[in-house]
Amino acid sequence: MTIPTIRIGSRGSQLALWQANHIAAQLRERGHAVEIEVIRTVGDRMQDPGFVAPATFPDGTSLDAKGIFIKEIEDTLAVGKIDLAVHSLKDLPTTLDPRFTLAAIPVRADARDAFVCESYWGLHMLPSGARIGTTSPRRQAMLLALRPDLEFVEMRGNIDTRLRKWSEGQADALVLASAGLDRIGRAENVHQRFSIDELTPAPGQGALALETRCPLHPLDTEDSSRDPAIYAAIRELNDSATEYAVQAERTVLAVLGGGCQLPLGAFCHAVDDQWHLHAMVVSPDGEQVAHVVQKVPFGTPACELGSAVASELTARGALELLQVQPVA
Ligand SMILES: NCc1[nH]cc(CCC(=O)O)c1CC(=O)O
Repeated sequence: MTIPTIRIGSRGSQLALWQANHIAAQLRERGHAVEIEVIRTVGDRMQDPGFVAPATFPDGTSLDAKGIFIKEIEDTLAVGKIDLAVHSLKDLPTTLDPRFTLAAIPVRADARDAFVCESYWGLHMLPSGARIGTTSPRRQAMLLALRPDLEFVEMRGNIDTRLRKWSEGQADALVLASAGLDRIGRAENVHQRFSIDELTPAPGQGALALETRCPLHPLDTEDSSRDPAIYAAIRELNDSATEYAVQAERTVLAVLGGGCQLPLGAFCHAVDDQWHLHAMVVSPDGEQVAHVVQKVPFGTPACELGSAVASELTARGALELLQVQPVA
């Protein structure tokens, strides 16, 4: 079946464009015509010098309610200027606006976090008090659990911006997602990839989410087959094992009630004929750790596995660990 040109919306960062082009190439291989439209989000504008983020979007939606990299892209999708949004799954909130759907979760790249450092080839080699460039509460808490002497420096911006700040000496080392570094061709900067139980990745890390309009709420156009046809074309890029894994991981996050500011890691993968879901919550000072690994046979629903792991974490005091004590 030939369908109209699929218009992909993407942020303008090097990583986002790599991801959009990667999906465009796979759709073109399947015979579809594809265009990429660059959309600027408030998350991108926050990186401009002097930009002060507003408390809400112009339509009143709070910045926390929607991912800061998501809102303008979904607005463009809703009005039909684009047909597909390519996101890093870990940047997507766990609840999706019912007008949209995740039509496909393609096969996942390396989910692990990576250690970027020139002078020392592993975290354990760093001198006492070394400065790590990361603003992620999850990475900070898990790193402190491994090395309580570490210090952190604010490090925001795209991966390329962070690598530049690090090479200028603003931090001794960086911790970033392997998938991002591999995709933008900076794997040579990676000296160590953390094991899953050392630095458990963020739910969905390394996976892409292909978001389309929900076929139940198609655009009101003359051609009523357009949206269902596009949905079907995108759905072909789905990888069912990745889809299962990220659903289990995101269920843990949803049940514990968190977004990307939660010091929670979750990673699910298939081993022989079982799913293994690893999850870890660490107190912000790194002193207390709740760690769960649950194994279930294939066929167990992903949300059942995710809920069971969330209950187990709760039983081990995860919710108490998450109560951030204000520092005087
Ligand atoms: N939070 C920003 C972000 N969103 C997705 C990635 C990398 C790609 C991925 O994890 O899928 C990154 C950078 C990072 O965490 O180092």
